[in-house]
Amino acid sequence: MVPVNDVNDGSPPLPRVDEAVLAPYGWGAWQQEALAQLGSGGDEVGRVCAEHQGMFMVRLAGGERAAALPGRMRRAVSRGEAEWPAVGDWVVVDLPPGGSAVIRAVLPRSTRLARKAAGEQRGEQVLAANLDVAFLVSALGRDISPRRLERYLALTMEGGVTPVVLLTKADLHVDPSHAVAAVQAAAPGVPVHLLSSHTGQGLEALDAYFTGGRTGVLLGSSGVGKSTLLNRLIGAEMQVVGTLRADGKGRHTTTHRQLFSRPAGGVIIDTPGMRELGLWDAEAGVSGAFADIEALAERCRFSDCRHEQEPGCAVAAAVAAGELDRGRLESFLGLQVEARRAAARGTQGRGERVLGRALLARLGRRRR
Ligand SMILES: Nc1nc2c(ncn2[C@@H]2O[C@H](COP(=O)(O)OP(=O)(O)OP(=O)(O)O)[C@@H](O)[C@H]2O)c(=O)[nH]1
Ligand SMILES: [Zn+2]
Repeated sequence: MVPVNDVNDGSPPLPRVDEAVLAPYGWGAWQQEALAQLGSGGDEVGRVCAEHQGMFMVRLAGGERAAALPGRMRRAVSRGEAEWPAVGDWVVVDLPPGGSAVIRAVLPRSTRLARKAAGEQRGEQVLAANLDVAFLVSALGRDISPRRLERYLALTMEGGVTPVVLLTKADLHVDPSHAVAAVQAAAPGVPVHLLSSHTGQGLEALDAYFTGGRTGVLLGSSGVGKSTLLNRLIGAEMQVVGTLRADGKGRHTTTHRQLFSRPAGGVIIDTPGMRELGLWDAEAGVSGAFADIEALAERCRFSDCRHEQEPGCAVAAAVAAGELDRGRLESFLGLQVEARRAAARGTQGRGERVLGRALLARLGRRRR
């Protein structure tokens, strides 16, 4: 246990942090500083491993414990002054003797993955927080979709998370070179790994992404093999693996996000296959995912060129010369419009995020 502040400067004592328990869950110097900056009181710090119907499973010194979000926090969330906890968040909990645990505060996030809320809901939905690496998982074969990959990339880069592409089921494919080339064209400069969770091919290379207690998240459509891979990565049968039906759709599918500590080091979050992955306030992410087109655009005659019919458009020239795929350009323009529309609708909780970013800027250099 780390002792509470020894200097009595009037600020509330820091909550307990059991480093022996939390370090394997990713706790480090950065988080310690973020906690000190938050200056919130409370009993103990833990990491959110899952959410079930509004209750949060939090890893604490004594094990995983269900914690509720009190009305005060819910109201702060609706006013945009606090974040709704997400899997991967570091939270301060109150543990009243004999009572149930409640979440008192959410630590500022180092990174986040957010999408436009699906279905009827409005605004954004944070899928997971405090991630170092996002594994964008596709199965070799029909699942490979450059356009979907570009969307995942924009979302990942917007949240400050490093993307890595994983192509699964390599045991079923004799020559994956076309798939790899298509992926590299859609995700220039992003590492690509060929894997088989059945034969173990390529799995060892992934250990490097988890050094220093780093957190990775698995993202991809249903049935690409995320749960099977997760079980390989944590060396246990923690997620039920889907049985493919004749129509190619998964049957027992992952239904919730969950965080696991790996015995070999690092932390991994599994997410259910997502049907809707709308962009929310992700203009910077779109620019990052299409850095090649952004670089071309700097040579367009007009600085506000939309790359449609304008004279002197360097982007259109690259398409005409066969140097840039028209599908990729259309994807870029479409995602840009989508992100701008979402941004124009305004974001909830922006104040909190800006605050988080200011703190991040201060802590920036200490981040591993
Ligand atoms: N041949 C082969 N099959 C695999 C591999 N990985 C997974 N599968 C199979 O693919 C099917 C789907 O795997 P899952 O791990 O459930 O896929 P998922 O991405 O977790 O799917 P959701 O839980 O629906 O999100 C299962 O039948 C697995 O056995 C692999 O490396 N090779
Ligand atoms: Zn142009």
